[in-house]
Amino acid sequence: MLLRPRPFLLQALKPLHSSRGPLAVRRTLSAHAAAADAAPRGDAPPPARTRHKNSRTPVPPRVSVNTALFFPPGVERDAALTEEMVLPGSNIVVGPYSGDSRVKEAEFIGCSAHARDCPKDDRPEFAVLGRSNVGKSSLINALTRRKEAALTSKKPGKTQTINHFLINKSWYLVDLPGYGFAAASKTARMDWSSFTKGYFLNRDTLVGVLLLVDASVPPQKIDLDCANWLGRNNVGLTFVFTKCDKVKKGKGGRPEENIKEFQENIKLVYPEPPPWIMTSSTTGLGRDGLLLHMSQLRNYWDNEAT
Ligand SMILES: Nc1nc2c(ncn2[C@@H]2O[C@H](COP(=O)(O)OP(=O)(O)OP(=O)(O)O)[C@@H](O)[C@H]2O)c(=O)[nH]1
Ligand SMILES: [Mg+2]
Repeated sequence: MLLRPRPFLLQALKPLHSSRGPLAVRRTLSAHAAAADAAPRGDAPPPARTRHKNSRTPVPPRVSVNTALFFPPGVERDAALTEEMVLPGSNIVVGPYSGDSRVKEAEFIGCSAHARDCPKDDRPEFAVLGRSNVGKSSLINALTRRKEAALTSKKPGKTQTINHFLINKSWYLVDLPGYGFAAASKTARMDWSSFTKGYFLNRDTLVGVLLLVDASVPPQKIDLDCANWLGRNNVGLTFVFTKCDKVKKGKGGRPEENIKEFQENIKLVYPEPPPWIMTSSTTGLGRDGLLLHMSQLRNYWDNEAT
């Protein structure tokens, strides 16, 4: 099997140096920018807001955060940017590798108890990772627009194996068991650690990890630890904030506040900002943007392989 470069390696705890100063460009995503449609590339579908007059996909909530942008492959860090080049509700710049991001077919291929049992072809894949109940399976259903491609449950611990979904016969979305399920037995927790970590360290076709973080609660140490572990092991990640539709009363109840606080913590670990995007599987928020982002990472990966 070919060993391919991962499209964006974000190394934790290793400062990056540049003659031009800090690589991360800071800018404020104004309410206007956050709500702006991304400029689609190739034959990607236009954002939902303009696609259907009566689309039920909402415009991302207005965020006003100091955002350090994520520059995908093919975009220079000092490139002249317009707000339309940033995906709504995210820090992700859309670059020249983005392309057709539509999911036309989604097929469940099988479940594996060990990393060594996973499909052995050369197709690129994205792993969906996060705490139990964060919404991993729901996100897969939202991205594929299938109600029950992946089984979901109110009870944590529903997904117990590595589940491969083949998209458009060309790439995989992988549903993983959640971590941090307090009620799981010690043995089950140990198993999670060994088999899932084995998967991350040995899966050459892994383009990136979608690390899901529940935006309806304040930052959790276990998520920060997980991000740190992935960074130290050179596994590229995208933070996907889930449940952005949920607003609870009181302090720590607003997704925007929780996301901002989470990012403050991440800055301490990642000198260069990882990509992040706000989503809701309930409303469809962020779905098209996330698919477009995945298309640019995938196309770059494919391109590098040939
Ligand atoms: N309001 C809201 N609820 C959500 C969202 N995503 C998931 N949920 C709910 O959260 C619960 C857990 O969702 P799952 O998709 O099963 O979570 P999971 O991460 O796959 O859980 P495990 O497989 O147990 O690790 C379900 O009751 C979902 O309906 C969301 O975006 N908004
Ligand atoms: Mg699940």
